[in-house]
Amino acid sequence: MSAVTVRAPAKVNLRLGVGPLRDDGYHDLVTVFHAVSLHDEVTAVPADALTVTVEAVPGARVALDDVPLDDRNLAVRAARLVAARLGVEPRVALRLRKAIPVAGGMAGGSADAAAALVACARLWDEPGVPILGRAELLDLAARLGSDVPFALAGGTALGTGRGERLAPLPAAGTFHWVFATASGGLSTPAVYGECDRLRGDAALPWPPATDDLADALAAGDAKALAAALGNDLQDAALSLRPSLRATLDAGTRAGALAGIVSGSGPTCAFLAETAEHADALAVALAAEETVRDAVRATGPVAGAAVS
Ligand SMILES: C[C@](O)(CO)[C@H](O)COP(=O)(O)OP(=O)(O)OC[C@H]1O[C@@H](n2ccc(N)nc2=O)[C@H](O)[C@@H]1O
Ligand SMILES: Nc1ncnc2c1ncn2[C@@H]1O[C@H](COP(=O)(O)OP(=O)(O)OP(=O)(O)O)[C@@H](O)[C@H]1O
Repeated sequence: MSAVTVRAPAKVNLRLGVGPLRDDGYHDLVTVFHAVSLHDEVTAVPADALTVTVEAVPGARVALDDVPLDDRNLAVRAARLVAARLGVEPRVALRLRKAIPVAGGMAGGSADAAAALVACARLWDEPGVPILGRAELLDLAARLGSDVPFALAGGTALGTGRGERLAPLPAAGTFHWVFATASGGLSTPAVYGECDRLRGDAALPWPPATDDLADALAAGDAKALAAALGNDLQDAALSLRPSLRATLDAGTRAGALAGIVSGSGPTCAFLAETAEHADALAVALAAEETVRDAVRATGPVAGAAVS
């Protein structure tokens, strides 16, 4: 095998219910993941040693300086994990091409990890080397991060546990989104910590219901989906980055069906009624001072796959 290129999608949490803090430092989640057509790409090339390079997809404005090029890089960790599991040396050059905002709440690092898992498993698929099945890849993915299994699975899915336990949710048609990115990321643990701080000792109604969301998805009804969106981390993201309020308000003024903070932020996700509506929304949002870039995308899309 000479080189393998895999694309993996960004995600938005259509509902992110955050439960109690667990003893292991994670929170129990009830979330609905939705994969959207904004992709990172990982190419795995045979090499003498494990190396990684990163560049932006042409036209994408991503903060490459914030991407680690050592063992903290999730794609590097994924390659090492696959090599260890297969009993081979991790001799691979990983080339990352990023379009997903860095530390933006859209699981860009997780997408790279999922893409690297698939690419390396394919690269090292040789006689005498064990074959990694879907279930095993999902298991390795969960070891790399809570969002990684979904980047592998794609589509729309209910996530429970710390987000790693997935059940696919049927969704009809295509939904149109605009993602308003921000300058500077937000740290995921810091946003969860702020959520805990804001909640204090308040009792949580747990677990939340997701039937309204599932019905809207099954019907392909964008207006019903807009009414069902929700993110328990939104107040925490707004508390750490108050300027996101201006971004959310701008989306509402520009006629979005709804706007929410994506995951742990600071990217904000806006739902549009049609492709034309999304185009107009993107133009309006791009003119806002608090918006770095307004990116169009549709969902759901497939998970990590060889391209
Ligand atoms: C905010 C989300 O993107 C929503 O899908 C995810 O929950 C974050 O997933 P992720 O970036 O893959 O996060 P991980 O690498 O697994 O965890 C990073 C840190 O986020 C916090 N974390 C993450 C997931 C979770 N269910 N509870 C948490 O409290 C923990 O402080 C953890 O140490
Ligand atoms: N391949 C990678 N791409 C981007 N960041 C990476 C990568 N590997 C490790 N990181 C580190 O992970 C941090 C979070 O990056 P990422 O882009 O995954 O954030 P995120 O989209 O907010 O994640 P999530 O939505 O899963 O919480 C970055 O600040 C960076 O230090």
